[in-house]
Amino acid sequence: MTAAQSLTAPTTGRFRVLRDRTAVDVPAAERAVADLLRALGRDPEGPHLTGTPRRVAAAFTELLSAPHFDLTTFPNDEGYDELVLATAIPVQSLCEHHLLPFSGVAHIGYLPGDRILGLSKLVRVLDLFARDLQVQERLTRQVADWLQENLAPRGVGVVIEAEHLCMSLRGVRARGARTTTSALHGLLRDDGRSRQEFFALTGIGG
Ligand SMILES: Nc1nc2c(ncn2[C@@H]2O[C@H](COP(=O)(O)OP(=O)(O)OP(=O)(O)O)[C@@H](O)[C@H]2O)c(=O)[nH]1
Ligand SMILES: [Zn+2]
Repeated sequence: MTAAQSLTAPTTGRFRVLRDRTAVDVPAAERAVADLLRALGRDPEGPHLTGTPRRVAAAFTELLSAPHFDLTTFPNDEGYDELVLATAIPVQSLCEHHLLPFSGVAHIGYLPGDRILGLSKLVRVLDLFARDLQVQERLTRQVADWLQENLAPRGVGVVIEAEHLCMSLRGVRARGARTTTSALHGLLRDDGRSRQEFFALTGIGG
């Protein structure tokens, strides 16, 4: 069986990924946004702001709601044992300190063991944890830990490079400054050659 066939045919190893997340109380969020506008000296009932509490509550609900998905894995019939790496995956999340976005790219790779993963699932796993109030370090680690636990590969590496609006639009106003974080497991952490290859291919070193 070719790799392409093995990616389209078997559906074994499919399970539904659910995220335990406290439901957003939308009416309470709308009231809170109206209160915030009032506290900021604005009139939420005025002609320009009447829809704003509803829109802001809806926007935060969307940004914080993790999508459910089916995690599809396939037997590694080919015995593929080199790095699988998806680079420059767009990522956006919300900083838990200021509730402002941070965004950039993620590079996610793994060294397959007995199973391989549908490539889009790397993006879905990232999204699962990014739709939360986050710090970049935790987001990076959660994606790496999740892949290690659910796919049991021989190694996992996650790098995120992001710009934080709380650091570029306000405060120190370091516009364009990017923060890089990484989390590694297994051979990508412990084997020098694999680690070096991973960082070289992500373009951040090696
Ligand atoms: N480690 C880490 N820090 C973050 C992240 N996002 C924002 N921060 C930082 O969180 C810190 C919060 O610091 P505080 O001093 O409590 O907040 P602040 O007075 O608004 O800080 P300034 O941004 O320096 O004005 C700031 O230094 C932010 O740059 C992140 O993902 N990881
Ligand atoms: Zn922040």
